[in-house]
Amino acid sequence: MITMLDTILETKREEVAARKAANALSEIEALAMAQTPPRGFRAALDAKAATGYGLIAEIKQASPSGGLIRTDFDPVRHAQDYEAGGAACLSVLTDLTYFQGHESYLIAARAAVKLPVLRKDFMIDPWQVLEARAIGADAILIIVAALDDEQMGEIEDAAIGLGMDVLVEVHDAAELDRALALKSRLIGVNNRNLKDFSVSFERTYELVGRAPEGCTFVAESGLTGRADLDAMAERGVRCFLIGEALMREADMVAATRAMVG
Ligand SMILES: O=P(O)(O)OC[C@@H](O)[C@@H](O)c1c[nH]c2ccccc12
Repeated sequence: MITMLDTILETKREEVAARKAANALSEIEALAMAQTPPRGFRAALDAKAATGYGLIAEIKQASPSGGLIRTDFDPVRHAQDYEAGGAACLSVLTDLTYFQGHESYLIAARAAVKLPVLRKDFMIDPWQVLEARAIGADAILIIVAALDDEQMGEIEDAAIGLGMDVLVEVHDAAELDRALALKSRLIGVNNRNLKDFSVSFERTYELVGRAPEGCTFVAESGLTGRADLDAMAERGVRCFLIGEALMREADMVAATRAMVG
């Protein structure tokens, strides 16, 4: 069965090949070196989670599961609203084909706030990590289901070499074991099934108990309100990645504050 993730990765391979052909490595390196230093992504999340909830607030215009989420899309305003509402970090979609994202959204959002920013995209090549740093990203995502162990290691090492944090995304216990063979101790559990888009918080509940001491554990996807977060907190989860539920709100400051304030 060909899954949505397979389809996305196929497109991503073509896209990355084209980008690599169009951009000289030396130029991307120069841009990366000229960037302001990475803002500590995991540290910001941990700091908020120590006394409340650590929120990674996502700037997302559209998604395969949600369609077009917001018509008055404005990454700068959304970034400022998330910061004002008490988010610890931002996540900005940069995939164009499936999420209507763009690198320019990340650049603009990061320049407008002090929060660390995750480049939310499908990493298949260490080259994309350098590109992420060149546009200012402070952290990248590794989706365990998308990569073999060697690829994950190379991508993670590229990020560590640039001083960036890595959010490692898993769906099940086998993927969690593979994630824990990496160096990063920032683990996200995606509650959304990438095959049929169904959401189950049981994924998080099952895996939180398996995460060793010293991990920052993030529940991702399908969280719609404060009650979801409080239920998760009862099981020991204090960090959350939320996009759609906040992006659909007219008043995103109030919505963010209601979620984590
Ligand atoms: O919008 P939601 O349901 O709050 O989910 C946010 C985030 O978890 C989701 O966008 C996501 C999780 N992992 C991903 C990987 C790629 C693209 C997107 C994602």
